[in-house]
Amino acid sequence: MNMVVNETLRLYSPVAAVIRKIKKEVRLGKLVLPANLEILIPIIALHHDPQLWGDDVHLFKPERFVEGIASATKYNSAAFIPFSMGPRSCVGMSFATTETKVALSMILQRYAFSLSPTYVHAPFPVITLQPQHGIQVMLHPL
Ligand code: HEM
Repeated sequence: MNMVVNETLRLYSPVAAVIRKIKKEVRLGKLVLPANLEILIPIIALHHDPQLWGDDVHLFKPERFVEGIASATKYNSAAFIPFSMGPRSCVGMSFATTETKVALSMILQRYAFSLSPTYVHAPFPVITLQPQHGIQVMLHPL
């Protein structure tokens, strides 16, 4: 289930980007970033970068994470950051992932489910990424 949650967070990162302010001038590769500059870190672009994830980057493949996040990202800690990184990363990370797994487990104990034919795939950012037309599923009691 960890693999499914991680792959969902990779492809459909709820927070598309974070903004950070440069405290003091810093060199980043060929760039010199001056103090007070605000930069946008495009989480969702990192998660969709074929150079980081391979040519199948747009496919939902939970097995990428079979050996954990470090291995899936080839030890590039900035390649997978759905909860941002560093001292201001998400304090709710463990709560959110645990709650997701508890909810999914409760559903899977009682139902099998499949997507409704009426579902239209349209991820849409409204502060966080959301399914624009909802997610219609068909529940089949076990
Ligand atoms: C899948 C669910 C979630 C995702 C993807 C997520 C993602 C993030 C990200 C990317 C940030 C950094 C924002 C920034 O620096 O601009 C953040 C910060 C934060 N998140 Fe979450 N979050 C999630 C759920 C939660 C939950 C459930 C809580 C509380 C129970 C929470 C509380 C916070 C707080 C308080 C911060 C600010 C931390 C700080 O600035 O020091 N988050 N989250």
